[in-house]
Amino acid sequence: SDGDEAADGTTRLTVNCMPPKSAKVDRQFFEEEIAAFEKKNPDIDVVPHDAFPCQDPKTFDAKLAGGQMEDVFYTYFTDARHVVDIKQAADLTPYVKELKSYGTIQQQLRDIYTVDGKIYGIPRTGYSMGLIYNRELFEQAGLDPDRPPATWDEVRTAAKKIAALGDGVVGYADYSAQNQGGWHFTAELYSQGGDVVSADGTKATVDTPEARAVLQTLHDMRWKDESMGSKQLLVINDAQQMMGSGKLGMYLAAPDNIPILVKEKGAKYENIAIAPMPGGKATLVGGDGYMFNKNATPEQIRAGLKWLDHMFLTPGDGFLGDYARAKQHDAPVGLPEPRLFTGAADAKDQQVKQANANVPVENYKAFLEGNQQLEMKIEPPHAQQLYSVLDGVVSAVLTKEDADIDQLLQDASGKIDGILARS
Ligand SMILES: OC[C@H]1O[C@H](O[C@H]2O[C@H](CO)[C@@H](O)[C@H](O)[C@H]2O)[C@H](O)[C@@H](O)[C@@H]1O
Repeated sequence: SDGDEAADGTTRLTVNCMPPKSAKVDRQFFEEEIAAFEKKNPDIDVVPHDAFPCQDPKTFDAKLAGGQMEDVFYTYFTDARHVVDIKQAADLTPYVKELKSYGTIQQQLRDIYTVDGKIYGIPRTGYSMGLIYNRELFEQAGLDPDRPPATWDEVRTAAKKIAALGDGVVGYADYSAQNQGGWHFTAELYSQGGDVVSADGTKATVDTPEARAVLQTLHDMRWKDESMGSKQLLVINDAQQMMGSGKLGMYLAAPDNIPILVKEKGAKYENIAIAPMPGGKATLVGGDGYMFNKNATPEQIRAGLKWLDHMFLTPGDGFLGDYARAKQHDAPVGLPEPRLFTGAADAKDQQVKQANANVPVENYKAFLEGNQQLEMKIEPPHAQQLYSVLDGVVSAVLTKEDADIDQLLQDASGKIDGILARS
């Protein structure tokens, strides 16, 4: 940790995941919260580092191993056990009892950061994936925006019609780099009842008809229908940019993309809707939280927990929960997001949220209703390593017309078996 106890007794705390300058509204909210927190806690000096996305799976382990990680750092749910396994996490168990709000967080989220009975992290948000689409483009393409595609065949048909609008409009976009291709491939496979590893977590299950079907659909959309555009190796920011500028019909995403599309990428939220995952079987669920550097001092851990309490764990307040401020800045409030809190804390959060809701909730109705029929399926073990392997498969299919899908899946299956065997 590069945070020190200064001679004047101030605890210096490095934290990451500050929104970058380009995310103007969120950056302003974050800076306001730092000022408010430091005013309340004059003995704590918060040193924020910005990043988007907040975690880069490609550099994460090296940053930890090299001692470069912040005192309080952002993690995906998929990282929790891994960070503990590689002995880079501080044990928060003795301190968490001082954090009253910890008990208000949903138990299943707390469990994600509890390893062998010890607490190593604080959950922040959860998500389930759906299909974000542009209602205006649907109308222009002669599609009914109130009846979004429910199957992958329907996605394919809709994408073709949207791409036929021309003028650089892409029907359906998908990621294929920075582990994001593997992540979406997993979601697409889940949506049709498949999986990437066996139920006991020992064997790959990607050399299967279900996985071949996912890739064949992507291949045909890309090369036969030409509905996925020619630019590939896309990452989150690319699809958001395309959707925000009105050049994309559909992409897979969680509802937390909607504020980004509106606040940063120029979309109008009446145009942006979200449907349940096509396929009808399951939707991938994930989320994030914070862990502490293994070298953090007790003072830094205490200060960091106070920081998280202020930023994320005060219902109806803080960086994400100050819905009144969000509304004043015309940022969307009332999105269909899974709940973080339980009991009275949840009631308070929901009450403040509803009082400030400003989004067209009918645009999210299909997602909310459809989700009730879907299995909520968590990400696989060793997710980031698997996603890295699967990135290679998806990127090959989207960049080479003659990609050999059978061979790609056979090779990926072998590599995944190796990862699972070594763990
Ligand atoms: O919109 C949902 C979330 O999407 C991103 O997180 C996910 O991205 C990873 C791909 O690198 C994936 O491996 C991970 O497990 C996911 O949770 C995004 O970074 C999050 O901010 C966002 O909530």
